[in-house]
Amino acid sequence: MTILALHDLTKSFGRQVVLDHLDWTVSEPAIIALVAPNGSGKTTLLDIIANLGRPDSGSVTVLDRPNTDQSIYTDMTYMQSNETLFANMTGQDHIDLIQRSYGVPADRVEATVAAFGIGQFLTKKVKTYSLGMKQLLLIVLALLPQPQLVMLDEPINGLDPKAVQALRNALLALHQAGSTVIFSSHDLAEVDRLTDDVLFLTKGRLVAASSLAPATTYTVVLKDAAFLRTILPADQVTLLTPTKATVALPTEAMQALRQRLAGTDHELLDVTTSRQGTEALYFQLFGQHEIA
Ligand SMILES: Nc1ncnc2c1ncn2[C@@H]1O[C@H](COP(=O)(O)OP(=O)(O)OP(=O)(O)O)[C@@H](O)[C@H]1O
Repeated sequence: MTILALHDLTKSFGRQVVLDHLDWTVSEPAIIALVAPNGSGKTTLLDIIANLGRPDSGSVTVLDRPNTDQSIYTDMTYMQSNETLFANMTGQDHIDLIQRSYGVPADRVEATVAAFGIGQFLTKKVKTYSLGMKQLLLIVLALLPQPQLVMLDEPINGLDPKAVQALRNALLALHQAGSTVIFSSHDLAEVDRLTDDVLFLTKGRLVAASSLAPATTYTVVLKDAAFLRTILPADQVTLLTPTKATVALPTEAMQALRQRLAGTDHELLDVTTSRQGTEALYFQLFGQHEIA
């Protein structure tokens, strides 16, 4: 089954091109983070996938159906901004609505409400909620139906560390049960905790973080770490201590380096790998202070 297929999507607002012949396919359940600077089009893209916004051209398939087919909402939920909540209704009213519409079992409602610790304010009207309380309610509403595809627009915004942990656990559990999660976020440390599957929206197209990081960062230990600077380009070597450095190299080049130094005074005594973090890739792609 194709979970999501985006084909040749374009969208402009006036002269601003937000989506530019964008193609993407998701065919395996995954937790996917959508990352880009403010105003790049993340919400526009999620809205279009959910058929709440129209592309200028192109098509979207959700769970093997065109997204114009209303039946996709049985299997897909979308957490938008808190403006979608009803100010004069209580949290419980919102939950009842979702429970009835999706036939959510009572024990799942109870467990989800408990996991996110929102029980104590459900009897209050939403207009009295703080930003974090609204976020928690929105998250619970999106996750309750246990959809095959859930899209969350900036779910981490305004959450305290305990709530972030509850969200992380809930998303991992959903994924383990076979669902796909797509969420946008500016919290790149949290993104790295949740998933390796990061998509950058840049110049109207999606680029996988994995395609940007052909080099792996290795931490190496040797007698004289500065020696590495004499045999490798300077920008590939960062000295950490006199005997420790990080080296960014493709895997084969690292193997060749190890062989070359084996048995010499500069033998690599220890080598550990670490993948390049999303923040480093973000700055590589978008530079500093750039607004798309
Ligand atoms: N209805 C609209 N009319 C005109 N311009 C719009 C409209 N909706 C979005 N835009 C513009 O499209 C661009 C993308 O907006 P969008 O909200 O999708 O970005 P985003 O990546 O979600 O941003 P953020 O991270 O700040 O939430 C912005 O420049 C925004 O001003």
